[in-house]
Amino acid sequence: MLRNVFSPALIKPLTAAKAAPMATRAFSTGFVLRQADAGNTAYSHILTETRGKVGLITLNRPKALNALCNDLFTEVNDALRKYDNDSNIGAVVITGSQKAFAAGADIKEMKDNSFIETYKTDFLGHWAEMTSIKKPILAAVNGYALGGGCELAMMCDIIYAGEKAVFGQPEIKLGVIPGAGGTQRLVKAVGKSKAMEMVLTGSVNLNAQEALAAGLVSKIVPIEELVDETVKTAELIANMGQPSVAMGKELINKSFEIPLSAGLRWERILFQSLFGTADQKEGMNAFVEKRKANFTNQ
Ligand SMILES: CCC/C=C/C(=O)SCCNC(=O)CCNC(=O)[C@H](O)C(C)(C)COP(=O)([O-])OP(=O)([O-])OC[C@H]1O[C@@H](n2cnc3c(N)ncnc32)[C@H](O)[C@@H]1OP(=O)([O-])[O-]
Repeated sequence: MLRNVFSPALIKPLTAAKAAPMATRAFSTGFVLRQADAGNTAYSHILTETRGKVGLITLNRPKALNALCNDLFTEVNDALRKYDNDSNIGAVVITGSQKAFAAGADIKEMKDNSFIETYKTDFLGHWAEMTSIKKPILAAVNGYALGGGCELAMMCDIIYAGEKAVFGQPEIKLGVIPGAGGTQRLVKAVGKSKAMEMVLTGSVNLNAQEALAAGLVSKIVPIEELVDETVKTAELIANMGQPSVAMGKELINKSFEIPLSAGLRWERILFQSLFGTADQKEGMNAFVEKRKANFTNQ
């Protein structure tokens, strides 16, 4: 059943919610989910809901194609932190609309910024907070994932693409360059030549098929099924032993930053450490006893 992750009371039957003053979103279940109230903080630019053990964050600035204004990203980080601290949640999915995952950082908001201002305040530095989230984050990308939108997707751990997804880094056309990983994570995902082409022309985008072929995304899904399919994978992950999941995520991300020998050593130590968990006993005994493992995250 749909419920608000932070406040089950926020779910109201469709008819009752029609009159609600807050922005609402209708689901086919006949329930309406009011914008999330995380710890009494109402979000303005995102919606959150819980599906089983999965937290779902929907970027919700349709008039601006989910342009990532400062407040929107602050809300995303806030919701992610709350999901990370919620023991009932094992993974998070971030999605946008069918037209746009996100059309980039908010150009209108930043166009008059000065260098001194952006440097002093480490403009957009807070975006990177999401990379410290321990639980896996999956991106379900329909439509445009441009500039900061593509970078947001790449800060997630797994990307599924809808059939009409478009990935691009058009910042150069605005007189700037990517500022949240577009020159770094993109290279690792698609290789140097393609990344150069995308970043330096700003005009070469990847469609879903190209993104799949390049390794930027791991699956293409029909548009209507994208969120459900991504949540399904997130649920699969959320039902694994969470210490193993967190360590697996940490190690794969570390592989981008440390030499192979250090990564292999770190991996072996964490692998060995898992023999101190109940989940390891349960997982291996379940295999031997030919039954499904029931992990307790201990
Ligand atoms: C992390 C640091 C580095 C990152 C830097 C960046 O990401 S730089 C950014 C890199 N990204 C880009 O350069 C992509 C910029 N966007 C586009 O090129 C086009 O919007 C499109 C091709 C995505 C869709 O074309 P379409 O004809 O289907 O739709 P439409 O164009 O009519 O848009 C509808 C409304 O949304 C508005 N809006 C859209 N995007 C933004 C935005 N980023 N910002 C603000 N607003 C934005 C648009 O102004 C319009 O509002 P209006 O006028 O109704 O008040």
